[in-house]
Amino acid sequence: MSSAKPSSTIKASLTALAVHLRGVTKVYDNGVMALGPLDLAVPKGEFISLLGPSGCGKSTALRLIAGLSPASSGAVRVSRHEGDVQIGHGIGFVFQEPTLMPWTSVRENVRLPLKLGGIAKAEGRARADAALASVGLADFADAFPRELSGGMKMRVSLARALVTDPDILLMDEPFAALDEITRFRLNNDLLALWRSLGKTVIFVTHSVFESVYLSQRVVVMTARPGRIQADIRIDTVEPRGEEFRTSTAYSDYCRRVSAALAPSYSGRSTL
Ligand SMILES: Nc1ncnc2c1ncn2[C@@H]1O[C@H](COP(=O)(O)OP(=O)(O)OP(=O)(O)O)[C@@H](O)[C@H]1O
Repeated sequence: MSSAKPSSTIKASLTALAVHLRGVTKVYDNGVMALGPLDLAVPKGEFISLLGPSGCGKSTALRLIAGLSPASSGAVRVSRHEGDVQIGHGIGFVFQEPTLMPWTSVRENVRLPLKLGGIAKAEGRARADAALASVGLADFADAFPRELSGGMKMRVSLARALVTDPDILLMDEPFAALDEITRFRLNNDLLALWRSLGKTVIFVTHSVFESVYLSQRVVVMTARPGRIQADIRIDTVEPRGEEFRTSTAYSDYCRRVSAALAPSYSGRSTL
């Protein structure tokens, strides 16, 4: 994995970054200072989680990286791929809600970004089917969203984000509304996809357990305005599975991440 490669020069390390935030702040029009200054470097191919109290600016950070909202100051640098069409600008976004169109099929939901990008129907359908197969839903292309469970809807949402073959996948609490067993399954499937596709993943979650299970690095943020409180590398044997989830190393990491998170909650009267 790219994070394991030593980089001997500053130039080399810069070119290996998928996302680089330097001194980034965000002040919304209503005067709320949501973020920063935030400094974050994410090497290509890394899986990181952002963890922090509600309202600390995690979603804001994802929106700035996706280019959906401008930073108030500082620099947001995102490495974009050059091949393929520039649909989605090399970034896939998965939200907490699957936000599927209820009136059309699963295949058409997944094809949407390609349709909007002007990709011909036949090619779009083939790519949508391939994306659905990658998330284990090859047999549900003709189904309608109402026929799917919550976990399956989230898989469709993931397929829609992957269909443009983005280099970077931004995921904003995607599994928060799912039951624990479904969440565990999706965690494992996401890790398998990440290993096979080699994408950079930035994953927002409120769950210490989920962040440690999934990530190579857990970035703990302070209360608003969000800054980096701790940056904890999760070193373990890959690929991860139930053995890791039940190991002492896993619980030790969870304790460490919880301890790093605790100061972000101190003094908060809204909890
Ligand atoms: N469009 C907006 N206009 C004004 N304020 C906003 C806007 N979007 C977010 N905020 C405020 O910015 C702060 C950070 O919000 P953000 O959604 O990024 O936090 P978060 O860490 O993702 O929260 P949560 O964990 O609850 O989803 C919050 O105080 C929120 O109310």
